[in-house]
Amino acid sequence: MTAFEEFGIIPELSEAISSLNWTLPTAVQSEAIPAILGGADALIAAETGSGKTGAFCLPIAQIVWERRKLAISPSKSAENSEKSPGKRFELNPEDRDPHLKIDRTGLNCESRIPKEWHGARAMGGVTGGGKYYFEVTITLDGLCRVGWATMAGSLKIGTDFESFGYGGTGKKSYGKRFDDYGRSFTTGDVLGCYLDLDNLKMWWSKNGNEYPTAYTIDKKFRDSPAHCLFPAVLCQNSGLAVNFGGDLGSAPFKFPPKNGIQAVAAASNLQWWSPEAKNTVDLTTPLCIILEPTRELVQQTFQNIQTFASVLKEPEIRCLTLAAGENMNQILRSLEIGTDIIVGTPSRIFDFIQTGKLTTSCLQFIVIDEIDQFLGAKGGSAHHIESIFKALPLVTQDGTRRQIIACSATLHNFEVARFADRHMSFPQWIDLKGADCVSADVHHVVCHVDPSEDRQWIRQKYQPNHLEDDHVHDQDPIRPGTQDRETLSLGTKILKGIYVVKAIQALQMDKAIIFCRTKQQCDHMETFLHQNNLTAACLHGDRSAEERQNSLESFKKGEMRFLVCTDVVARGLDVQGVPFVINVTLPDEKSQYVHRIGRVGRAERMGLSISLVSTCEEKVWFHKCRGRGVGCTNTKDIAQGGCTIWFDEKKMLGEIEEHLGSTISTVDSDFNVPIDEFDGKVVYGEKRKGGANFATHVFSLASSASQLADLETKMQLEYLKNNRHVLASIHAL
Ligand SMILES: Nc1ncnc2c1ncn2[C@@H]1O[C@H](COP(=O)(O)OP(=O)(O)OP(=O)(O)O)[C@@H](O)[C@H]1O
Repeated sequence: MTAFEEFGIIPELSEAISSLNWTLPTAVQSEAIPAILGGADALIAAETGSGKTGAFCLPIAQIVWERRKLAISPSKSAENSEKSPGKRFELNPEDRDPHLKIDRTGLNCESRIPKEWHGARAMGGVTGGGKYYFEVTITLDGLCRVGWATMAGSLKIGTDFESFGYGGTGKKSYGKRFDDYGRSFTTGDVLGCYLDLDNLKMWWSKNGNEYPTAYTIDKKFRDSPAHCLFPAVLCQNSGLAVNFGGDLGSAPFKFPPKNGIQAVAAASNLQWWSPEAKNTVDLTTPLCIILEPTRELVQQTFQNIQTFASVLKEPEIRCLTLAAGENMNQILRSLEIGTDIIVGTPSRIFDFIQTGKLTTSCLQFIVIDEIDQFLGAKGGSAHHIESIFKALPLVTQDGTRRQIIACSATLHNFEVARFADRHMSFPQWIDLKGADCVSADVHHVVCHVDPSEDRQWIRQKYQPNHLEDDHVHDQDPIRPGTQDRETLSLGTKILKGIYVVKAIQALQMDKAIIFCRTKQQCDHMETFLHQNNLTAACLHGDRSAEERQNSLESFKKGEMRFLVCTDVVARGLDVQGVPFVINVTLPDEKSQYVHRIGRVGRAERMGLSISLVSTCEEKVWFHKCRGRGVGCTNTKDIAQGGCTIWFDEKKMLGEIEEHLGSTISTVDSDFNVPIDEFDGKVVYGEKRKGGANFATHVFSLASSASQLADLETKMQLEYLKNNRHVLASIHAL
């Protein structure tokens, strides 16, 4: 049995796992795989390079395959339904407000959205006569109402003449009339909901204390099946656990009803909610969509899932990518034939859903990788994500609950929590550190760039081969040797070029990812590196899909030593064994720093990131113009209607340090990195020598485990020696 099988992965996937040389699951994989296989919605937070992609790709490939297998094998499906113990009486996932979350048991629900009511009815209702009871325990404080409603009634029970409610403020409600009734209730309280169809009465209890009749109900509720009453609940920022009783594995009631009143689930005249034909299994529409922020990540994750899917046979799992720049006809053909897993960007996927080219009726998984980037204010596509969710049916075509998985190395923020409240059901946090943090395999330092101290930029400015600046100073008076703000800003930019080459030489970098702030700066840096006889490829949003692909490939193959890029590849990109990152400018967003430097120190290999931080403010482009910078020469400040801002890197560094809760070490411009301060000698790009890693971990534990076993044996023998009388009495028995 492989280590992955112990976490629930099927042996069929072993071949693919070993082809990647993965011997043990990483920490995040050991937590996430069983959770996803178990059906949980999951929020996966773990450091960059910790194996989050495998943590969702492996279980998804497995579940999608198992479901497809079951669907195409009629004998198995029949066998399954024969074994089914009968319909389960629980809250109905198809008869609820979208934001009322129901868990896997169907007996717990919650809505964490303030100021909005969200309700649900049960799977079955009662009519014709009899006396019925169900119980509700308040699990999460907030507002709630419990009671009964017909199928024609509102889910906001008590607001029409087809539903009845009893609310936490101690009010009963019917036909929008709210009258004092019983006592108020809160977390931990148990409410009993009574319906006597023989005598046409309805009442409630709190913690076993029955209140008087609340309503004498119309006889239509007894005599007309169209007015059959279903148990119903309603929440506002609150949570409930329901117990309908019956013999389908329910826990006993906390306050069992007396006088011949029976559990509603045990009623002999139950009327079940009847879905329209749900039996046709559509084998062409996808079961899973994985959302990625960039084309590069779409490709990377696709390759990951494809590695696992490709070893699964009968049926084969069909994976497809959906990102800009792809062959439309080919995609449409694949969709027509049928697909199981789609990896794409939100804008492209939404476009396909909206134009009816992509059907989502069978969708059982949505994975949102790098979710905080989508939801963030800058360059986010929160509206696409929301639109995708709005376009989805409440449950999948075969009635299965949809699973949502979100992950990132920087998951701890308000927008993600809000998203989880709105769209995820009882999400399980898989969070190994509890805060955004940097992997121990990433060393990161800053080098301050001070053009008033280090004046070599002045000489360089008049040489032909200096790093071309971004031309924001073209209309500024530049007076080298002065402390003018504009002069120092220009000096910083030239000096940074000098420092990049110095760092490459000092640390003998044979490979590095170099982050620049803008596309224009990337182009200039690429040219500058070529001028210094260094091979470099460039990757940013203005390059064509083909150019981007070629740049990445040539960097991966080692044909180009340096990859110069914007934040477009700050996240997720996994190139094995890259030893160095250089941040020519800090990112505009503090969380982006964690992602950028996380391009190194992956899969147990050590990495170093150097950030060049200007001691003075830098004037930089900040295009608000229509063309987003294309042909723009408006170098005025944004406050004066222009397209530039003053970027304070020292302030940003402070924000990053505060976010990470630590001070980042500094190096001088000779780039003498204090390797010895970081746990002894390391070789960047290689595995930490003698350090703990996934494989060595087992061996290091082995000797302690064997010592413990020896101690245990010694202790037991000692005990028996000192307690001979115990042995004697055991023998006597
Ligand atoms: N169980 C494992 N054993 C060894 N290597 C692994 C294992 N799981 C993943 N890896 C490798 O670790 C590297 C990083 O994995 P991955 O790209 O999934 O990281 P991540 O956590 O998603 O990082 P990021 O936050 O930067 O996106 C990859 O090269 C991957 O092949």
